Amino acid sequence: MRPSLEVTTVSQRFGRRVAVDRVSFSAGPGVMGLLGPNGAGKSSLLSILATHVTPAEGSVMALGRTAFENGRPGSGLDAVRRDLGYLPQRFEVMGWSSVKRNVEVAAWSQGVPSGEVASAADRALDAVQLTDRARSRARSLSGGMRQRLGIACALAHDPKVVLLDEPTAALDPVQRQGLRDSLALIGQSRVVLISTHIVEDLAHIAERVLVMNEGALIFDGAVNELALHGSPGEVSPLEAGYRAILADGSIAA
Ligand SMILES: Nc1ncnc2c1ncn2[C@@H]1O[C@H](COP(=O)(O)OP(=O)(O)OP(=O)(O)O)[C@@H](O)[C@H]1O
Repeated sequence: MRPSLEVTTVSQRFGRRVAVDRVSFSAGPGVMGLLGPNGAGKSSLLSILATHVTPAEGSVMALGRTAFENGRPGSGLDAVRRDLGYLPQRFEVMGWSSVKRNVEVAAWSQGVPSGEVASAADRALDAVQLTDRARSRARSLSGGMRQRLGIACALAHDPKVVLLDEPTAALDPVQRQGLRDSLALIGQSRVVLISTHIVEDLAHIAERVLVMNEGALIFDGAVNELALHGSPGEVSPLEAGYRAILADGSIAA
């Protein structure tokens, strides 16, 4: 089945605070960016899509199966979970274990049969271009390599929907470029949703971008389209477009 994700009027609240406000979009294979300032609701939305949290209202379907329906767990929740890869904003690695062992454990914990975990780990490490560090201890990796290890762990069971929460935060430009290349490859056959507040990261890897502000989706369109919203100035067209959309707060493509 063609990888797909369908989100319909999903909301989440913390007490009286609306963290996610009736967000709807659908996606097929490819890399999609989720942009927004601090507190916009990106992580809250991703944790719902990752099925860690049940939304207060709304429905989520992935690969034709229902994860949530009208704010309740759906009949396909377990099946959706098996086909999801999620890298949260903060994650732990087993520092004294090898890079490959970390990915094998992730594969095993996601239900990959023990006889297949080694080859699953090899595949995932290859996808993030970390094969040459497979035998290194995880604690010896640089920040960018550690992020790639986290992504390899999320990919270990070959999920068709991949959710990455700020995978490029705190990386230097060279590490960021390496990670962008890996993500572009991964997105060829999967739905990949990447949250970030670094606008330029999306310019090279994402075809489409969603912008959230104060819980609501205020833009859903092509990266090039976002760039058209800004006026020429000191920042890049994409950054200018993003700022204009945030300032207006109501434009939807
Ligand atoms: N566990 C929680 N309890 C109460 N409020 C929360 C909780 N988690 C998030 N919030 C609130 O929900 C809103 C959205 O937060 P969220 O972390 O989803 O935003 P974000 O866009 O991911 O931000 P950042 O870029 O800083 O990670 C914020 O107002 C935040 O304070």
